[in-house]
Amino acid sequence: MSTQTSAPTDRVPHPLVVRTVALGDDDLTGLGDLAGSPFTRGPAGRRAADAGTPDPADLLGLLPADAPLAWVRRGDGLVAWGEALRVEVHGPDRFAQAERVWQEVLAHAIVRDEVRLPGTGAVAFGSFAFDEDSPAGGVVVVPSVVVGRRGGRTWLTTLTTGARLHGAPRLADVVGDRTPVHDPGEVTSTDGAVDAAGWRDVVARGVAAIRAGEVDKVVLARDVIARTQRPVDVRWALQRLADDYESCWTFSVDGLIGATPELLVRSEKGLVTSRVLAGTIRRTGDDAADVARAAILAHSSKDLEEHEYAVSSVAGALEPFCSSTNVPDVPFVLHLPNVLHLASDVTGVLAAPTGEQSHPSSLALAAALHPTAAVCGTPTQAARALIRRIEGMDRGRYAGPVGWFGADGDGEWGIALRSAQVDPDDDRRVRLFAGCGIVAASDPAAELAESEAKLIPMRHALGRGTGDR
Ligand SMILES: C=C(O[C@H]1C=CC=C(C(=O)O)[C@@H]1O)C(=O)O
Repeated sequence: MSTQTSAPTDRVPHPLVVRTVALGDDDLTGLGDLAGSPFTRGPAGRRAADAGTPDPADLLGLLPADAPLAWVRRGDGLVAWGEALRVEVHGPDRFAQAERVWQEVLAHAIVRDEVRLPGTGAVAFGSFAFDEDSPAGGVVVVPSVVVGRRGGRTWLTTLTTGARLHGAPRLADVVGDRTPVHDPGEVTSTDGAVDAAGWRDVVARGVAAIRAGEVDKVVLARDVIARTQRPVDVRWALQRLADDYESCWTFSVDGLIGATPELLVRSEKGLVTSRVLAGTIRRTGDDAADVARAAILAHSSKDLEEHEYAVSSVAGALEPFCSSTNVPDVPFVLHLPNVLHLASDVTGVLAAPTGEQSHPSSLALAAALHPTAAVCGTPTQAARALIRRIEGMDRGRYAGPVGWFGADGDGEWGIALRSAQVDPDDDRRVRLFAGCGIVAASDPAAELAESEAKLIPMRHALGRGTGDR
């Protein structure tokens, strides 16, 4: 069942009936017999050696071609499909609207959860626009089937709007027909809203605004358009992203796909974590040279300044919700196949704000944190206004929160970086995005090169070859 509404709380169907059961290896390996199981047809030929042997660790291999949902890292996470409920939200209030709908659904939910881990029981996926005025708004999808894995335990959740609790679900019954994963064929790329030379000018205007004192830092982004020969099979891209960027969170929600290295917020049993990134250097492909570049990055005053703004914005936004926070004094260098980033893991212990009984949900925290200085700038309002004035495009849901949350409000929200939006009206057209933090010392040509490096993961994910990562 599917519901779309801009006045969400009126039309939520209920009750939602939720059942979570544990899965054993037998449940998963049994799927190898299914005709057309993508388990045996991993993309890019990388699983060719396993042909015929389903890989029980491969959550992504369970996904259908149609509207797959995913939040996966190092083999753990959630994959889901089907729509028990879908709600679209808009405007500055979009996070609160989503939260209200979810609470209303939960108020009428019948839940039997035999596993009781984060991500079991009722869960919803969401993705929200960067800008409150964007027509992209936001979407919350309550899937009809979820398969999750964490620390070696695997589970299946079914969610229906049927009136009563049903028997224990079996994975083989809900997996349905699976078409083989297919590659997108030839991919051509064209300029997005602003071409490369034009974007250098945008960055130069950003630097001028900083030097004029309008902002301290601004994050400017660009898009490029990829055209594929065949309709995009999102599973193809997801599998390649998860294989190549295993320290990132590979996600798919409503046509927005990517592998983000940046965790906006994870909230679990009263503990909150945020992985803040800002400050980047390209990799060369030569390990020894990259070690030297990591040292350069760790000591670059321009990148450390850029990073400090991002950390302060996250620490400042979390503080009102926490009894204590831990903010590392110095960042570490996160190595990705395409770039090196300055990174800081900020943590906190949640506390109920004064006058309230419970601490905020992960989505409410994401709303409070968004937009951080890693994707907007400092000060926030002035940077947002500058982005609107000079960037020349609508970011859509790029650089907005993407992730999932559960019935207790716990969940994980990434920042939708290194991402792409499949055009809902044309499944051979994909918008790829990348952005860069700009400070007074930024050089437009270097930022353009950095944005190209950040586009590599999605370009490669859509391609067929092994090429650059
Ligand atoms: C805005 C993006 O990156 C942000 C996150 C990490 C590092 C960044 C940087 O070094 O510029 C950006 O602030 C993007 O990848 O699209």
